[in-house]
Amino acid sequence: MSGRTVAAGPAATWVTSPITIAKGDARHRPPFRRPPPPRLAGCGRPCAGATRRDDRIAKTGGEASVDADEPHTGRALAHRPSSALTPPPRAPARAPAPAAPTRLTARLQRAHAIADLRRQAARRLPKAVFDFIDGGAEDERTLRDNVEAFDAWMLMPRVGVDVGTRDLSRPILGYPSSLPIMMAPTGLAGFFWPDGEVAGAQAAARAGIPYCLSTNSVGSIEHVAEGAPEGERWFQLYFLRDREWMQALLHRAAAARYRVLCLTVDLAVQGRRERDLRNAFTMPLRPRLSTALDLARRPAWLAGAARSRLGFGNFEVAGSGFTSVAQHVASLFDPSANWDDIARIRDQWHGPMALKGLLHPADAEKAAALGIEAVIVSNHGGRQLDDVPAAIAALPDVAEAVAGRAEIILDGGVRRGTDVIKALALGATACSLGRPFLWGLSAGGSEGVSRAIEIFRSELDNAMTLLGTPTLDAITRDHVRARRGGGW
Ligand SMILES: Cc1cc2nc3c(=O)[nH]c(=O)nc-3n(C[C@H](O)[C@H](O)[C@H](O)COP(=O)(O)O)c2cc1C
Repeated sequence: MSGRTVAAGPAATWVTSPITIAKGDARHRPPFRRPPPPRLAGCGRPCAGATRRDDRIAKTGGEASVDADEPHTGRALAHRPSSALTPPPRAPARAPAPAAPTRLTARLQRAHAIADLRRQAARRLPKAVFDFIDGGAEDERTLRDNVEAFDAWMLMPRVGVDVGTRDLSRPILGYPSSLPIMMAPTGLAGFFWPDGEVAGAQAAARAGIPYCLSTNSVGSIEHVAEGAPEGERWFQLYFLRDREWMQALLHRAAAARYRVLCLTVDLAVQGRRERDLRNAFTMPLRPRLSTALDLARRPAWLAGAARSRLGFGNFEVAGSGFTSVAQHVASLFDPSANWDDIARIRDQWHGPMALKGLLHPADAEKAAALGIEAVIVSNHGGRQLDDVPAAIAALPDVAEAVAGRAEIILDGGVRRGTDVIKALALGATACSLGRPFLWGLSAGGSEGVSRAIEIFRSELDNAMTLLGTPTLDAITRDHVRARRGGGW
């Protein structure tokens, strides 16, 4: 990355040069080619021990085990000594036995629901880091509602439908995706697992789903593009006070072949995240006597963090040291951005664009009127303004207002394949997931993210089969009923 220093200051004037993407310009969108159907073998794995969505984790008392957490050792579990004196009888030639799974793989395989990955993440991460991922703003009402509001909807299956083969794929903004889910932009992923952004992007590419890189990533735009050159990469942008720097980010993203721009508009300032305030959360963690014991019990995470170059990879902030995310946001982000600024970005980015952080149907309508191709119905995972509606609760009105003029992506609280189905039935094209993939990443790096994707694939396939909907297009409003006050 270029080594500029970003300083807080008055907004610079806009430069209006258009930003052309190296490949995949929206106005030259590639014709959609349906990818091969997703692998269906092994679907319907029973979710033994799957926990309920309101499952809570005791955030202390987790055990750390260094070797179990080391991602790259490839160490086999079993070692069979062979005797030099008694050679084994000659066996007919056969295919080599599959390698024994590493401890990490074995542990990830024991996760049958996203809640299991959350528990594993809690055991590996220091409390302050786990809380940064897990927490929300103030009383965390919206955080809880995001998840629990899915309970307000029930699924209504149909029978007699041929569900012998299923197709879980769907294009998102014109690009193929093997599943109707994508990885939401999440800052600091490289703090949770070494090179976490690349690990996440590689897992998304392997699975054939979109990956969105955050402005606040540890790995830079270019580093992640080099580390995960395959797959659909999106870039998420915040409004910065330094408009030149913001535009430089756009140019860098286009040059590095990020195909979709996701502009997040619900972070004029950072929400009051009280867990982070109480934990005095900074990146890197500031050593404190009160957290020494907790850190000592997380040696695997500590070793990974020690070998990482921690910082905000897309910025070079002079003297960053121990940075709180709130400080970073307060000094660099621009709370004065408005619809004119959004319209300028729309004009400049010559690729598909998504606006992230809308809840009000009138805002979604405005976005569609500006020619923005997707609205992401989101409250930032309950991390910004508390007491706003759950994403799934806001979805039906947004869908009605947009009326097919833009794609709708539901973001927040999705923990199950059935949640994805409910969102699709209520008008979403796809869902964007934050914490589920971060828990997978924190539990097992790229492999952990793959495990999370696999859980969603399996749950979605199982639910579609039982619901009588062999394709995503077959899922309609008629497949859900309101649990309370509805016509059940
Ligand atoms: C740790 C963390 C970091 C996040 N960082 C960003 C970010 O940099 N940019 C952004 O637009 N959203 C960010 N988000 C919000 C997510 O993109 C997404 O809206 C949210 O996680 C969805 O809710 P879910 O976690 O319940 O799936 C972050 C969320 C989390 C949990």
